[in-house]
Amino acid sequence: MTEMDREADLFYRQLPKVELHAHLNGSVSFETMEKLIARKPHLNIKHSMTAIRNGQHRTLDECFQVFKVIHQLVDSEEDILMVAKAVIQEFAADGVKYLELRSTPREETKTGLSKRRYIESAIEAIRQCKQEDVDIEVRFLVAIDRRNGPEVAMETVKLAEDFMLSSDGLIVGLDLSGDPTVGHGKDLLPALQRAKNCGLKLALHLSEIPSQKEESELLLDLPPDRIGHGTFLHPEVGGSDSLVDKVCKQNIPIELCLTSNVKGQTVPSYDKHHFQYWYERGHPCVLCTDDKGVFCTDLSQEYQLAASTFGLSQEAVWHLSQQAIQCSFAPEAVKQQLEQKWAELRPRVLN
Ligand SMILES: CC(C)=CCNc1ncnc2c1ncn2[C@@H]1O[C@H](COP(=O)(O)O)[C@@H](O)[C@H]1O
Ligand SMILES: [Zn+2]
Repeated sequence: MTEMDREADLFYRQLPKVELHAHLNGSVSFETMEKLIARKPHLNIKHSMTAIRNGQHRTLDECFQVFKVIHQLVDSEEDILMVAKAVIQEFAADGVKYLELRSTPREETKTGLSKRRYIESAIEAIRQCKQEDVDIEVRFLVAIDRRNGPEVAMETVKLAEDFMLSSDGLIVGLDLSGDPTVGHGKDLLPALQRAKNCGLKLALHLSEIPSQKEESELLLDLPPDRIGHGTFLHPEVGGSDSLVDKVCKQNIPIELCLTSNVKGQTVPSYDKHHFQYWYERGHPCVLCTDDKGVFCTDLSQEYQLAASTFGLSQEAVWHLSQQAIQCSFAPEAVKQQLEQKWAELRPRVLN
């Protein structure tokens, strides 16, 4: 590494950052994965089965197989607590000041613990990190796996509602994710509508693959509070002007995950990433990791990658990270504290 590279690297690490799109079980680091593998040697899982290294690519289907392997390793209260604490600490060490973590409570038959306990374990991890003065604000989104259909989705929404009222504001919203080739968003509308009506914010994976125009139209009418990926919304890639109009008129921020999309092959290369399309329009764009463990990345790297690919100045990068504060689901008071933090750090980080 040259002196200039080292300086650039330091800038991205010191840059205060906001992470809004991180799946808990996709964010497990190499070190934590080693511990989990050692705890469950009988599963005979190799680390190569849980991560996609640089230069490697996988089909979307193969990527979703990876989560099945990780879920075998993370299936007890103890595992969830350990994994969530480690993930929060790692984001903090990477300079993330505000994190929205999302995770799917699984069926009790698959984990041996109820969905309620699953969420409680994640909340406990957030509480413990706070107690230990880890320098990061964390909130949680309860995730719906679209594969499990409308009844499970509704059950998850009801659970999230309960927690929203009882978790001291730690649960702020709902995520819709899972294999985009399975199921149809229209079946989940009642659950999502109910979530919205009771004050849960919605972060929905949208148009992650081509040919989901009809579904995206329906979901955009809710409307969601943020969009995950939105890879195929614009007409150049088979989306439509109508979809773009809906996103722009309602000013819905988009969570963009460069490495995830390139490694998952929904985007052919970094320079073809749809970041450029939305960023040029001045639309609110938030850089995120998606699954930092699976895709072997971190948020500093994602910022550096966007800057080098699209020629962003340090000033522009700063603005991008600051803009993410307003896209978060944090209450106003927390947003103000974060703005304050950015203002304090600015003279030290930007030169
Ligand atoms: C396959 C690929 C390119 C992944 C990136 N794009 C994704 N698209 C949709 N859902 C996802 C993605 N990454 C993670 N998830 C969801 O997050 C889960 C893992 O985290 P958790 O168990 O909810 O804590 C996965 O089972 C899946 O439901
Ligand atoms: Zn995602």
